[in-house]
Amino acid sequence: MRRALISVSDKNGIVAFAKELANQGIEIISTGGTKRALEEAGVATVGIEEVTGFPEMLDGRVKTLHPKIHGGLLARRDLDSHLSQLAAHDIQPIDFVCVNLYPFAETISKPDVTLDEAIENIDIGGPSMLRSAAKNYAAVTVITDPADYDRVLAELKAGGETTLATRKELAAKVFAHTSAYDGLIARYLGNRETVLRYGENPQQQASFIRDAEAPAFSIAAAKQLNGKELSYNNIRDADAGLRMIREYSEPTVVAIKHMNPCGIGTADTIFGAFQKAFDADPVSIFGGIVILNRPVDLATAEKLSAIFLEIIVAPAFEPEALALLSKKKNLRLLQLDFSSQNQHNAREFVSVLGGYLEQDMDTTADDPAAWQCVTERQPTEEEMRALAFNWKAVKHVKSNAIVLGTASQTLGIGAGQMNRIGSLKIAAEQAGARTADCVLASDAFFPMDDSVAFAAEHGIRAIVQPGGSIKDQDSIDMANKHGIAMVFTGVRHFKH
Ligand SMILES: NC(=O)c1ncn([C@@H]2O[C@H](COP(=O)(O)O)[C@@H](O)[C@H]2O)c1NC=O
Repeated sequence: MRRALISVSDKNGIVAFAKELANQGIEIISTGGTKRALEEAGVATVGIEEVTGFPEMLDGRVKTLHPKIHGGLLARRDLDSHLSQLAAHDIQPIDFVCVNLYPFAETISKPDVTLDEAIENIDIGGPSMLRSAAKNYAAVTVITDPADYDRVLAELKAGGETTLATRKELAAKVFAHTSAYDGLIARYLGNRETVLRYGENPQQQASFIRDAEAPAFSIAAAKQLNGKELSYNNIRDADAGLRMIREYSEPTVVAIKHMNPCGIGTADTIFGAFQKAFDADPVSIFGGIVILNRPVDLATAEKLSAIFLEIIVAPAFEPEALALLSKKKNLRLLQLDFSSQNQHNAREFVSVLGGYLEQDMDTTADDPAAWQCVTERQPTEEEMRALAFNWKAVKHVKSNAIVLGTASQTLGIGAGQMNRIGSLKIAAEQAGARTADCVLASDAFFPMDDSVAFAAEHGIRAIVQPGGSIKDQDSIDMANKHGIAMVFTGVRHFKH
């Protein structure tokens, strides 16, 4: 006789499923609460104690953890040695396992949950049975998702048994589930998961999950010195800013809005760098995030405190600067170790409907010495410095991305437009009369020469772009016609 072990926390649909298994002549073994639910509904079951010869004990911590259960699940049916060992120990094979786990996620999402309550909701026996059954999918059908009840019944009714392909698929589902279940427990116990007030919008729930070993230069490792708790958008914006600032080793300030830079400035002092980042776009910085790669002194703090900002991130705050900025109760001040800013070579992930994508971070070190000048006129040294500065910036702007700027300051940033000249027009409008002082950086090639023509009309003297369009020659001819120096980097920096 075939046997099914049923032990479920979520009892939805279990009665109908068990009834149908019984109709197929399958004997049902079940644990305490499951047995009560099934028997109240008139489904006869064998209690787990009758199988193990042991009572459920330790408040349910030990019910199914027994060789009579795991032997019955793990024995290979194609090996005589396994079958004879089962017989020698009076163990019956178990052919179906239907288990869903203690609701750990639901438990920890309760606002008043205690650690004891959370710990009691870590299921041990359930995942053990699921994993034993899944390992032996050659013979055992394992069901952890009530959504699979109908599918299993349909196969049993049609052919008397489940197919190997289905059992394998269900086994894979089990390992994905137990791995996610354990991951959540690890993050909870490691204090790595912070439930946020909300996500991108108030109607979205969200949490921040830190890596077990978050690098020192990361938003996950930032020390908050002042202000309200970080929001979902704060975390993403600050992260975007950290990725930007690590491009620059000189005293530099990056101002960020909605994950794009709105101003980047470099100078001999951090005060001067902030002034340049601010002047780049004194309007957009309002409500933004400012990242400084040198300690904040009092003079800079005075400038910073004169505007409304969400967050300031820096390697340190001098005591008077901290005292001044801390007067703003809501202003989030984050301190980070910038000395390790270049030690990142992480993978990154984004979710899509039905899965996720994984890739290396775009940490290519751009080497202007390897760039190729494709025009008659070579860039001057000053132009070359400006091209290098703005190329670092454009890499962090949402595509299609255009950055206009000098060797120490961005002056116009065009982000996220669906055509390249659209981004250029926005950047030029921002730079205004200063467009003629700028060089131009484009994150990807020009599909046609219209952007170069527009640049020429606005007095731009030098351009950096990856090259690689079939119409590159049109852009080169247009640049030559107007005496523009243009270099190709051979590297594209899309950012979607
Ligand atoms: N301790 C054990 O041996 C054990 N065996 C099964 N469970 C879990 O107990 C729950 C079902 O319990 P009940 O049938 O008593 O309502 C299931 O979520 C199952 O995963 C166990 N509980 C926790 O580890």
